[in-house]
Amino acid sequence: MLKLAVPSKGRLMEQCFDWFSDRGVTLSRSGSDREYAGRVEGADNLSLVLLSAGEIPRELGAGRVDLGVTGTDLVREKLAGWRSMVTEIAPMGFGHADLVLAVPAGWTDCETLDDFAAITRDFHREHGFRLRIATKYHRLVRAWLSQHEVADYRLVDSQGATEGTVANLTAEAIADITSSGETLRANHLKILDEQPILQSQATLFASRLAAPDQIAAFAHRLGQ
Ligand SMILES: Nc1ncnc2c1ncn2[C@@H]1O[C@H](COP(=O)(O)OP(=O)(O)OP(=O)(O)O)[C@@H](O)[C@H]1O
Ligand SMILES: O=P(O)(O)OC[C@H]1O[C@H](OP(=O)(O)OP(=O)(O)O)[C@H](O)[C@@H]1O
Repeated sequence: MLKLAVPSKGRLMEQCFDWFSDRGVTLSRSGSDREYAGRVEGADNLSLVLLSAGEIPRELGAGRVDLGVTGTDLVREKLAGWRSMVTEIAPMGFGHADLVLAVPAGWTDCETLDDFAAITRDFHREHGFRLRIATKYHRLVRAWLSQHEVADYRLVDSQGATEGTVANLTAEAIADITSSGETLRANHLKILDEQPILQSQATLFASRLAAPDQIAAFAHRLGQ
């Protein structure tokens, strides 16, 4: 029996159900809207669990689920050494979002990462503390900034409504997921003129602890 975890709510869950349905596997929530149990039709030996998208990487890493759908951003952020813990079976073509660094739109002298690096150094000198970047993507942001030799900053944890932290004076910049850009614009923030830190989409992953022959047979069944 293979255990599949999918996001428990919202657009990601709906689009995930549609993706499997297009491949002949019908997934649905069983019971009431509030019950996180699932039903599978069209695939033998497959059971369904509904989990928070953010917790699916950990469950895959521990081998408590064999297959899981979540964003590539969450797998890369939450699983150090993710390549040794999961394999990507299929990018699913939805849940596209970019992880970006954004600064106040009024910072006219800050267009590139080099400008940002200079501003962080000036900020530290002038204020006696490091410029704060609010994010929940600690690992990815640290790695990217270090790769670009930006060191004079401090991360502050923000698990939601991250774009509001600048107006609330708890951070000077943010790093978060964006798709339409509306949340950034509404909060008077702009993206630096750089490639995104990461381009993410919903992806079907398999745990490396799952039985490889069963995973291969299921991937084949889905046409992957
Ligand atoms: N505006 C967006 N457009 C497209 N994808 C998004 C958007 N916001 C978040 N995502 C993606 O959706 C996935 C789940 O995001 P998030 O961690 O915010 O989950 P959530 O909906 O808050 O669920 P939970 O709190 O149950 O974990 C992530 O992979 C993320 O990249
Ligand atoms: O570029 P946009 O289309 O405006 O989308 C970006 C927003 O979507 C996500 O938030 P979500 O609604 O998941 O809430 P969150 O604040 O809890 O992360 C993300 O964290 C951004 O805030």
